[in-house]
Amino acid sequence: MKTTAGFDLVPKLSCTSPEDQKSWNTFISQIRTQYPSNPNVQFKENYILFKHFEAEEHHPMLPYIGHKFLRFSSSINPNPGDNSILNSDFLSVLHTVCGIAKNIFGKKFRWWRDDLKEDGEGFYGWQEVWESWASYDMPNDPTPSPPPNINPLASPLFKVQTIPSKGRGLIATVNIPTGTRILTESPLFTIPSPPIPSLETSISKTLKPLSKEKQSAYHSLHNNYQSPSSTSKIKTPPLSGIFKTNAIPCGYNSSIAGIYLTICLINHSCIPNTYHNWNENLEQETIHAIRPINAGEEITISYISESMSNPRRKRLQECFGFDCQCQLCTSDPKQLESNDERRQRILELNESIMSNVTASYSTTTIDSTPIDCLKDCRRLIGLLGQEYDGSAVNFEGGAYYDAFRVCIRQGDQARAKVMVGRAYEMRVLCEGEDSESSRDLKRLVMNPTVHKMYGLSMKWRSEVEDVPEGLEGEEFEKWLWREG
Ligand SMILES: C[S@@+](CC[C@H](N)C(=O)[O-])C[C@H]1O[C@@H](n2cnc3c(N)ncnc32)[C@H](O)[C@@H]1O
Repeated sequence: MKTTAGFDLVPKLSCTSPEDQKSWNTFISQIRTQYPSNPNVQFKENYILFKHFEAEEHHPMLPYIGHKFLRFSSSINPNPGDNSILNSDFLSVLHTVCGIAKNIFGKKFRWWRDDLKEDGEGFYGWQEVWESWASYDMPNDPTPSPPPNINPLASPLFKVQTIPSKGRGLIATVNIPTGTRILTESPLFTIPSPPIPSLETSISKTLKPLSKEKQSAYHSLHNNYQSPSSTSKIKTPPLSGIFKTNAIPCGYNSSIAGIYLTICLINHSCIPNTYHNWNENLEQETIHAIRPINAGEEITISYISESMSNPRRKRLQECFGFDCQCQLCTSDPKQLESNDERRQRILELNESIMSNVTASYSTTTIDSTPIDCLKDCRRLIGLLGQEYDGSAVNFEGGAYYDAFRVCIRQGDQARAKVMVGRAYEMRVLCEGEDSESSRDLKRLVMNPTVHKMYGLSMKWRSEVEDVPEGLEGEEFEKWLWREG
């Protein structure tokens, strides 16, 4: 005999409560981990569908957006007969989903089964439950989590949307080619990173003269530090929590950090598809696509420079308070291991190149290794392309710049010009032509000899006109890298 059973969340989750969002994201992420490859648990665009034989009018679903959820339920056969294989499989799924939900939502979790009085009845009426189910599949949920005060810069390139396990994020609304400047944004405010005890006071003083709208826009940003962390029992005060979650340094290693109303909605990825940069000339933060981004794809940046998975996770947890759910970090352990191996080789090559290039600034260094150093640069560029899904232009540009320094130190202007030309093109893709480092590189493209390493040795002497004509593809590369 069939019956209906399931659970309700009472009260329903709020669309403006970051805590509710966070619990729901944790719930969805645990369901994902639990069912990486069960054909009956299907991850659709807007919800997870649990297919099973006993379901009559609908298969149970879990939406990715928590505040849409009222009930998870289905008809079941508590005494399975002939169809026992499929049915008992679903009973085990139901048991697992309920166990995870109970654990995360505590008192909000209300189990019921309509043939058992002691388990009570569902809390919500069926009419509203059906309406909530119908809302799961509504495209472009118009009321995800952005509180009303936030007004992300209107852009035809992206929209703000709730992303499973990450809160809000930016989604491309059109195909975006590499090098597109997706955003430039002035900070809401900047402050020098003060010592932690005075952070709350500094932010409070900075916010005071701002308009009410700007102050509430600040408060509407995500705060990942609402409860004490596992490592420290002390609760982070609210203004500091928002700052720690969102602040971006104004430039590499800068002690000044800025808050942005739109850029701070961009989530982190360990294989990001955009590059963020503080443009000193514009006094704005810019976001550029570093590989083609398809419409519907999430726009991501990297919050950190750590490359290996363990230090990466540790840093993201310690400094930003979250467990990374990006494509790389949620890939299977074997995949992650092979990425780590490649990243380890990248780090080693990079270190070796850096120590050679840095040492060769000195006139007294006997430079016996420039050819090896060039080889390492080429190898590094190859590995970077593989590791970062073709999106390593920022790092590749660095490798071309190192190769430029090797060549110019030896007086080889022809190769130096090609190398720095490529470094420049890549910098422009990441930062645009108007950034300070793009301009510095352009000066070197115009005249490589202005670099201070020029002429420390003249072993490979050549003029810029000596770039051979008529060589193409691999032939040209062989000449460029002095191979063969
Ligand atoms: C600067 S905010 C980004 C916008 C945020 N998602 C929101 O809803 O406003 C940073 C927070 O987003 C979430 N987040 C960003 N990247 C993430 C990732 N790769 N995995 C999981 N959560 C992420 C974390 O809660 C993090 O503290």
